[in-house]
Amino acid sequence: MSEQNEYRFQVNLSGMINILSNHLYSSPKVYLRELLQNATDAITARNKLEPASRGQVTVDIAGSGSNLTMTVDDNGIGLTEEDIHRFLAMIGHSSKVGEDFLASETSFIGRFGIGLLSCFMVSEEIVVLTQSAQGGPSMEWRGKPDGTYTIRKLETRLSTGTRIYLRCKPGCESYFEPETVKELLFYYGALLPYPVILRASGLQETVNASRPIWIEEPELARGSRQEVLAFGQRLLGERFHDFIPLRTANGRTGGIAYILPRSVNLNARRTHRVYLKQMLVSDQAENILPEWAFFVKCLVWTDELQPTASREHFYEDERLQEVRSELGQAIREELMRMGEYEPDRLQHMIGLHVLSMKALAAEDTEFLSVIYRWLPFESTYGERALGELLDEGKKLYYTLSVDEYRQIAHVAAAQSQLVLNGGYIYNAELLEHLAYLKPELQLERLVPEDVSLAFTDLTLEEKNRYYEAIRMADAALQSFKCQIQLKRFKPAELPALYTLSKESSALRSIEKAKESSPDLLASVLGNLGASLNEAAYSTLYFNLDNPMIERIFSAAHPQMLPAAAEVLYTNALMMGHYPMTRQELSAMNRGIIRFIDWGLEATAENGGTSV
Ligand SMILES: Nc1ncnc2c1ncn2[C@@H]1O[C@H](COP(=O)(O)OP(=O)(O)OP(=O)(O)O)[C@@H](O)[C@H]1O
Repeated sequence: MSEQNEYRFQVNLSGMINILSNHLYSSPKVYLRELLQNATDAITARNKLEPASRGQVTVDIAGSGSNLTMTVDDNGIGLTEEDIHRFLAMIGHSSKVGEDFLASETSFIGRFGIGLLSCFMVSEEIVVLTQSAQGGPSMEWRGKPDGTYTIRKLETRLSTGTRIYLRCKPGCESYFEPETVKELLFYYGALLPYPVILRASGLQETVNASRPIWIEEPELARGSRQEVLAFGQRLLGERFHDFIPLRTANGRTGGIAYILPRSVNLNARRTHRVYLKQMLVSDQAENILPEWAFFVKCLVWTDELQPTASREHFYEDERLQEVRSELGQAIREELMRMGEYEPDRLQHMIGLHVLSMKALAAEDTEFLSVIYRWLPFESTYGERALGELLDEGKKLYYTLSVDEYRQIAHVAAAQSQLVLNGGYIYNAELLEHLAYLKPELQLERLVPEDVSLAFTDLTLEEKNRYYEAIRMADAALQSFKCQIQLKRFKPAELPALYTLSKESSALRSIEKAKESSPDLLASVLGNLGASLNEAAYSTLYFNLDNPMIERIFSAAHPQMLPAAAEVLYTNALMMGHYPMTRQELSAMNRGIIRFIDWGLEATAENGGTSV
């Protein structure tokens, strides 16, 4: 048997840095986030050892050109010589997970053991000077992107903590620019519970001086309205007018949901800014709130979720699901509370984000039953809040589709029927839920045929008088699978009303599809159409109260009446927004040409004078 040798994997560090910078981190600026995170973790760890210790981080920018440097000092736990060998010099090894460190794994932000490498995106060398809280000599570690490093004991003893020293790489000067650094430190560390100090150009400033108290208890935000709104504007760059405090039952996740001051597209990405252990980890977190909450932009702080290595997202685990649903619940409860105690505030919010509110109400019947009165609907009484429409004290009908609504809205309106357009997104669903939840509201689905029930029949004498004309018009529309009825109805200005039963609607779709289908499919569609029975006939109601109809039917002219029936039929289709088949289009054109011809003939007979 041949000898088997065992080797160790070698890591090509510069290749790895390349992967991190091009594929993991969104921008080199995240090096500051990683440094701040490490400092935060080190301060947390020292606090566990020495509860009285008070953390502080100082960032110092000095020099210029090829001597532009940055030092990041913390008074955290520091590193012993052994720690340096185990954690700094070993990529992918972190002191923050497992039993090796002083605290449970959830106390720290870091866990992958790669964050420090991000500094190589802006510096050719990382120098770490450190003194462990556990004693031992002060140490220096120098690492290079080619994977080499040196370690040495320092002769002088430093104070407890760690200093990271970076020399700006040519081309990266903008990441060392004091204003940029200040902005980034605030961006990542605005909520940190210890001072983050920036020293540059002879000036010193505490970047996170205005850390608000309601971070600890979001409910307190209600009493500091202006401060909360100003904080949101500074952090999220938008002027808000309203917000909802968020908190999970265990208190480990909290936040502020700012109500967006403008309507948003349903498909827009909904990203929120999330702080983990008070450090910003993501301003692109999409999965922290339920889908329907697209009318808010949130600041969320948590210490219970697991970030991915890029820090820009959270693992979709059970806890995240619970947090998401609890934050959603907090928003829902606040809206319901507004419904009872601050209806004007709710109405304003619904006015801005009606689709979102309807989406939420369609998903949650309890929410629906609290806010339904403020939801607006298009109706035959105009665009009104449902509550106002209910106060009319009439039976409320609703249609399932926009087409149905268009067909009957004007007829129903003329008959003083109150009809709601259920065709737009969520409307019919909401009205159906409501009809079930609150039978006392008298909500009923209306089908176009029902409107015709209110039409007045002809008298016996009229039926006899118009018998021949009705037969002619009916015969003219046979080939369109449309039957005619002569009635009297309001409004008198409407000459004809076209109604479709479910079957006739299916038949129309089949006929239209056949026109643009290959032969085989067309014949299958043909068979399908043939299987639909008599009920597949649509109905065209002619209104004898309309003077034009009265004239056409009284004249009962054997050529003019069928042509008029065809033109009125196609006109009714257009009013109902039905796509026309080729046969119907040519019938319309044929009809118009005939009327023009007749008009011209009449003009010629009158010696060319009539118009
Ligand atoms: N300021 C610091 N004070 C004390 N120890 C530090 C400091 N910065 C880095 N370290 C040590 O170096 C190790 C590696 O740091 P690095 O940022 O690469 O990874 P991490 O923070 O453990 O994990 P992640 O990749 O998730 O950030 C840490 O686990 C920690 O032990």
